[in-house]
Formats: sequence, structure tokens, C-alpha cells
Amino acid sequence: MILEAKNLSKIYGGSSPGAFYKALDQFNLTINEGEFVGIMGPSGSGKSTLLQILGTIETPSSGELVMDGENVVAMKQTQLADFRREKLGFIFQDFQLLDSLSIKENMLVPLVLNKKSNQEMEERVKQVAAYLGIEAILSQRPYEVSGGQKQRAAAARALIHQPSLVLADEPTGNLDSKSAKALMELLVDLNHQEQTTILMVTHDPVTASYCDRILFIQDGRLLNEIYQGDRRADFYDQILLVQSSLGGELYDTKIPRF
Ligand SMILES: Nc1ncnc2c1ncn2[C@@H]1O[C@H](COP(=O)(O)OP(=O)(O)OP(=O)(O)O)[C@@H](O)[C@H]1O
Repeated sequence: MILEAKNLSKIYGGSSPGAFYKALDQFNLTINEGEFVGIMGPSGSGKSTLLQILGTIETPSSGELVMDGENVVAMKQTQLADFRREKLGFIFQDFQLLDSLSIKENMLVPLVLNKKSNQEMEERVKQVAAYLGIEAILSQRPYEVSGGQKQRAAAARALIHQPSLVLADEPTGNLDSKSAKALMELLVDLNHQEQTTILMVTHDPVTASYCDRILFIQDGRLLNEIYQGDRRADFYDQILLVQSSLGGELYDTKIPRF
């Protein structure tokens, strides 16, 4: 998936007439196939808005967005729904699994929607469950498993239809450090092995240090961009440095888990 966004702006209407808020301001972004990109920035800087626009859930107020060669902004709702279902996978902070379904049934939702055959569905569930180490919990309900297992199940659901782009919003936000590390190692492995393009919003410098590149956003604009070098530990230090130069007090400070 190659993604190209040009001059993306998003203006939200205010509660009183004439009041509005510019959450994204002429934002430009190019993501190449197989990249693992992180988005960081203070609370309210526009990260979720950007992710929602790239996930085709929100429409931009202006600007261009081309994904996988398709002009997403020009698509009708039904085309957008197809595009989202076939090409995108979502991982959320709060997992968003359906408690009334087993883990396996949750994983099957994207395949059922994409009208895959039963045999194909069974094979994919087996493959992805083995990859994510959740074979033993397939028949359990989300409320019966741990947070780390829930997020691996949610990742399985996001990956089962082999999306071209995975969008993750604070995927480690509700995980303990061990589960967070396990999830990030899986995402890096997926990125390296399958060339899956991943875009992830996070507040956490340790989680961010797994990315190839990090974009820093402030007030809806791109402020800075840094690339991972040879060592993840050095990248982590660099992330902390940029965060503090952008006003570290604006960030959710967590105890570093590196
Ligand atoms: N639906 C909406 N209507 C009006 N304003 C909104 C809406 N969604 C977001 N905003 C505003 O747009 C700005 C950017 O919000 P956004 O959620 O994208 O920030 P964020 O960087 O993801 O923040 P956080 O890290 O706290 O989740 C904020 O000032 C927010 O209040």
C-alpha cells in the first residue's frame, strides 16, 4: 500500500455559530509500501483525526488522499466501505471485540463480510491464530481472557484478511509492559515478513521505538520526523529528546518501560 496525502485539512464545527476548530492543517504525508510509521504528538494535536481520515472513517474538509492508487476522497460511501473492508485492518486501544462472540468468531467477522469460503476461513483462522499464539483461546469469549490475549485476538481480526494497511490507535495503551513488548514484536515481525504497511498512533516512547519512522504532530501540523537507525535504544532516546523539545509536559507521562 502506498499512501499519499496532500494538504489534508479537517475543520470541526463549534457549538456556537461561526466557531470552528482546525484539527488538521494542510497536512502532507507519504507512506511507502512496507513502512512501519508512528505518529506522536500532544493530546489534541490531531493524531486520531489523521488516523480516522486515513482509515476512511472521517472525511477531510479539504485535500487529497490517494491510497493503493485510488482516490479515496472521491469515493462514495459504499465504495469506501468495500475499500475499508478489503484493504484496511484496525487495532484499537480498547480492543473492540464483541463479547457475545468467541475469539474465533470475532476473527471471522472480516472474512464473513468479504464473503470468503468456509474452507478458506478455517485455514486463515488456523494460520493467524498460530502466528499470534492464540490457538488455545479460540473458543473463549473476550471477557474470559487476559488483556494481552485480547489485543492479540484483536490483532488477529485486523490481519486475517491480509490488509494492505494496518492502522493502530494506541495498541499498547491498555497492556502491561510484557504484553506490550510481545505485541510490538509481533507487529514488527509482520511488517518484516509480510511487508504489511503499519501506521500507529502512540503516546508511549517505548512502543514508538519499534517504528521505522516517527512523525510528530502539533496543532494539526507536521513538526518533525525522525528515522530509526541501527539501535532501538538510541531511537528511544531520540524520541524522548524530540518530545521534550516539543513540550514534554503536554504528553501523557508514563514510567518508561524500556
Ligand atoms: N468530532 C469532533 N468535533 C469537534 N472537535 C473535535 C472532534 N474530534 C476532535 N476534535 C478536536 O480536534 C482536535 C484534535 O483532536 P484529536 O482527537 O485528533 O487529537 P489527538 O491528538 O488524537 O488527541 P489525544 O491524544 O488526546 O487522543 C482536538 O482539539 C479535539 O477537541
